[in-house]
This record gives sequence, structure tokens and C-alpha cells, in this order.
Amino acid sequence: GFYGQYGGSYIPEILYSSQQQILHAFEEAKNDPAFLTELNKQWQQFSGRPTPLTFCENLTNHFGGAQIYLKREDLNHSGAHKMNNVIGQGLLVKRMGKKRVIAETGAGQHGIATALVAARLGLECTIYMGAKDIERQYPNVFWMKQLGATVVPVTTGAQTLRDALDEALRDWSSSHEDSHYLIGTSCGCAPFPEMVAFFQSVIGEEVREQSVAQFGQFPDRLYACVGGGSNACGLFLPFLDEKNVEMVGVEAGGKGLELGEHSIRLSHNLGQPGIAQGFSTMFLQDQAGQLQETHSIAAGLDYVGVSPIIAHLAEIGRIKMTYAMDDEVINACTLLLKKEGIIPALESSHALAGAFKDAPNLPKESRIVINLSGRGDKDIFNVAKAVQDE
Ligand SMILES: Cc1ncc(COP(=O)(O)O)c(/C=N/[C@H](C(=O)O)[C@@H](O)C(C)C)c1O
Repeated sequence: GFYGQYGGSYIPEILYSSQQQILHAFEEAKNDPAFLTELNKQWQQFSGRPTPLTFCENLTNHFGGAQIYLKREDLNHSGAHKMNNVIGQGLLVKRMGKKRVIAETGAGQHGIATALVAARLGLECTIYMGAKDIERQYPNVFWMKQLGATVVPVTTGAQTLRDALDEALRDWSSSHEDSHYLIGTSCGCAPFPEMVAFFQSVIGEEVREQSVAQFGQFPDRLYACVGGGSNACGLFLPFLDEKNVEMVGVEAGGKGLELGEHSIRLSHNLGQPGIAQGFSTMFLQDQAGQLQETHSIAAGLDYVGVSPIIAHLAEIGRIKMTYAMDDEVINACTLLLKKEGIIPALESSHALAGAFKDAPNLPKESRIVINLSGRGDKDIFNVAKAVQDE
């Protein structure tokens, strides 16, 4: 489970047997036609796949450059790409005969997706969420509780995603016999990064077919925001061998480049290699190697680590990493609203901001696909505050 120097399994001895169980269950399932049939059936009938590839004519004319397409992961059930991974891992939990799932969440999208699937599959569900995130993403929290999930507020540290992830891991250490830790992004010890990327890859597989069907060839460039890295893995990995398809990952530039003001792990050499939370990757850390606080207007990007798969692909230059500042994100969000009648999540608005910077300078005959990882309903209060502040 290594991607260049990143990845691996740095976990306490007590979790080793559960990790091996997941590893073997995943290896068997991904080669079992019956599992894949059930997975595709749930993706279609429960989540509503395939999601559309939407051409944005007004935005294309507005920028006067590349033709702009959106991959509509906002149209999944629960309103984000998180559902792709949760359905996959949920079916794996049934296959392993476990009865309970644990999850961490920041933006609440992974949390609500987990609660929805737990209800549908008859699994007990505990969600760990930073108290600060519970406040700023309360719409999702309300439904998690209505769905029967136990939402545990995390009040340690900065009370955001990293602290929730630590608490979820603590729970799993003592409940791993009957509980599965349903991680929400392509981070953590092996096989989580590969497994989450595998389930999310349905995004890029669909774009391969849709781009040829809609404009006769693969896109010239792909954009995705990068929090933990799962929606980026999902869009990018099916195109990895297509050398003419460029890939741009957009991180959260927050309020500025001082430590604590942003969540930029890979651009600008702001992150350093480190080992934490079960894996090795690029983390934001101080000189002593302590993990640092992060900031983003988008809770889903407010995370100190990043997928080892993305860290490796960025290091070898296959993915170009950039970042978008909070104010650029709000502008991109409101431009999509006004020009195309689509409400993007603040996380996805980072990918929009990154693409909108490039679009005017790209040839008119080029085509870009932006991963619209989620819808903006959860962000009502944050957007309202931001536009008032302008
Ligand atoms: C709509 C939306 N878009 C992008 C992301 C970033 O997660 P990745 O795709 O794994 O980089 C997120 C991340 N959301 C997670 C959550 O809902 O809990 C996040 O906070 C953590 C699981 C990392 C998201 O909700």
C-alpha cells in the first residue's frame, strides 16, 4: 500500500487483525462479479448514477476560452460524491458480517452519507464530528440524528475534522471486532486509500464514456478540489494513462499563507512528509513535526493531511497542484449560481475557482471538466455571511 514514499500502515498492533480482514474482504469483493453487480445496482437505484456531465455555455462565453463542463456529483443522493464510497464500504461491511459503522466527518457530507447507508443496510452508526463543524454544518447533523445515527461532538483540539478522525480511530481501537471504521476519504492506513479511490473511480469511468459520447474525445484538462483527496482520485485515476489529459488539484488557500490560515499541504512546499493517523503523507506540521491547525471556508477541505495517492502523483508531476483563497471561492460560487443556475458546495467552489483562473487563457477548442463534488445547500449560512461581509 505504498505510492512512492507515501502510504503504508502505521497502526497499533490491536488493529492489525481488523486491517487484514478489510484488506482480504476488499481484494475478494473487487474481483467478485456478484459484489460489483450489487454495487452498481445500489449506485444506480439508491444514489442515482450515472451523474450528468453538464456543459456550461454561459460560463464558456463569459470567459471566452475553454469549453467548460461539470461532472455533477452534487446530484448523488445526499448531495455529494461521498455516497459513492459509503455504498461500496457499506456492502463490504455486510460481506464481513459486521453490525456497526463508525465515521468521522467535517463538512457533514460523509457523515450523512454514512447515516443514510447505515439505515438502508440495517447497520448501527456512530458519527464523530468536531463541535465547531457541528455548528457550521448543522443541516447535515439534524438529518444524521433523524436517520438514527449517534452523532458524537468532538471537543478536543480545534474541534474540526482531524480531531474527529482521532476520536473515530480511538473508538475503532476498542470496537474493531464488530465495528467497521468507514473512512470518508482516500487517507488512512492501507487499504483505505486504495479502497476509497477504487469506489470513487466510478466518477472518472463515467467521464471517459460521457466525454467521448458528448464531444468525441477525452477532456483536455480535469479539475478537482483536494481535501482528503477522494473526489480528485475518483475523477483523475481512470485517466492516469491518458498522457494528453492534464490534471489540476485545488487546495484551500483560506485567508492567507501563514500556518493556521489555510489547508495547503502540497502546493508552495508548505507541507512536509510525516507519519500520523495510520499513514505517511504530506502533512502541515511545525518544525517539531506537530500537526498544525488548518483553516478553510469549506469544512470539507479543512484537513491537515492528504491522500498518499495524490501526494505521490503531485510529487512526480502528473497532477498540478494549486490553491484558491476564500474570497476567490465565494466569487466562483456566486458566478456559477448566476450564470448556470447550479448551487455548488464551498469545497467544489475551490475547483471552480482554479478552473476559472485558467479558462480564459485556454484555446476555444479545448474542453475542461470540473468535478462538482457537492451541492451548496449545507453552506447556506456560510455563503450568506460571506456575501454580507463583501
Ligand atoms: C462536497 C465535498 N467536496 C469535497 C470534499 C473534500 O473531500 P475529498 O473529496 O476526499 O478531498 C468534501 C469532504 N467532506 C468530508 C465530510 O463531509 O466529512 C470531509 O470533511 C472529510 C471526510 C475529509 C465534501 O463534503
